[in-house]
Amino acid sequence: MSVKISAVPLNNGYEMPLIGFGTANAYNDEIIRAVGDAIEAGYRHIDGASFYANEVEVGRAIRQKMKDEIVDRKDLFVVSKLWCTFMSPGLVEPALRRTLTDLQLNYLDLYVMHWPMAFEENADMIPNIPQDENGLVKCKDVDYVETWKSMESCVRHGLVRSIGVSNFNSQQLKRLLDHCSIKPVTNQVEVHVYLNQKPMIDLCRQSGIVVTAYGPLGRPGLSQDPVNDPVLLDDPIIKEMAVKYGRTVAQILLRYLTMQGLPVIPKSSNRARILENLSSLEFDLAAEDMATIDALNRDHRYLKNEWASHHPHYPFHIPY
Ligand SMILES: NC(=O)C1=CN([C@@H]2O[C@H](COP(=O)(O)OP(=O)(O)OC[C@H]3O[C@@H](n4cnc5c(N)ncnc54)[C@H](OP(=O)(O)O)[C@@H]3O)[C@@H](O)[C@H]2O)C=CC1
Ligand SMILES: O=C1CO[C@H](CO)[C@@H](O)[C@@H]1O
Repeated sequence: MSVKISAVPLNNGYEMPLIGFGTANAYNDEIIRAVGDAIEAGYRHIDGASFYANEVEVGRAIRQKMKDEIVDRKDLFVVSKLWCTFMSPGLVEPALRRTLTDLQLNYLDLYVMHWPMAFEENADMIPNIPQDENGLVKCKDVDYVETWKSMESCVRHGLVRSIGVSNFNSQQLKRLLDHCSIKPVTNQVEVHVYLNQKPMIDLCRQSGIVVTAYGPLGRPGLSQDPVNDPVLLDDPIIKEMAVKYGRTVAQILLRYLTMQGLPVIPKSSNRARILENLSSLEFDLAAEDMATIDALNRDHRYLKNEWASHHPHYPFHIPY
């Protein structure tokens, strides 16, 4: 199968494919096979991170598909993220170089600051969550603006084409915009039908920043709070709409986002679902159905990482 994936323009002249492939929470042979299947299906945007502890395998899958002449490097949009333990300015470029070595690539299309929060470092450069005896993360006093300046140097050194941020709230984003030389191309945040992020999307549009949607399916099976988290895939209105369009619930959820021009990065290790998610681009939702889905917003955040809520730069104390 081959679906034509459109791309959204970035503020630096590059483009980001509208559907990307998430790579969190899958390891070893599973992620090698999944990334390979995704590239064969037609995905050209791969969303990774050193924190996902699988960049060697992601790189192996990409390399194999290039060797098999399924894809050229120039047609791929490869993303990685700077983990919170590498935010001291002197650690940024070494962390990026480690990612490039792991991926066996000589440049990234996009490097993203994973969170605005710095964590205590470790001598082995391991992207972990250092915790105290109460399970709270050990913070490090680093200003994300200083981290950003080192990320800008990585662009100048030709290691990465674009840089962006993730999990920044509106105040953090505005402060960064006031101090940066190179603007972030994206803010990658949780976006889905139950957290539609309209105010963040408006702010980013005004600033020439693309919002990339993580957790677009509501992170089924990955809940941090199974008692209180609603299951987005079970939403009755979306189920009805899936019947109306002859599509799956996941396809309606993804198309709702891509119809707004938001790149989405669903993760799946299952070949049929990898194809299902990509082919969500094959139909359009009517304006009245987009409005119906807009009304389902309940500002419900699935990924809260409450073990970091004492951090001075924890982003989720304000609505957006
Ligand atoms: N910047 C950040 O802080 C964050 C970034 N991310 C990025 O975003 C990506 C996606 O977010 P993620 O948290 O994984 O959540 P998603 O909303 O993409 O959900 C992933 C889960 O949905 C299941 N799934 C995938 N497709 C379907 C389908 N068609 N029908 C039913 N279930 C499906 C998958 O299971 P299966 O594999 O069995 O199909 C998987 O368990 C991550 O992989 C990562 O790359 C995610 C969280 C935070
Ligand atoms: O990208 C991510 C994947 O999930 C983690 C938690 O489960 C997050 O902390 C992280 O930001």
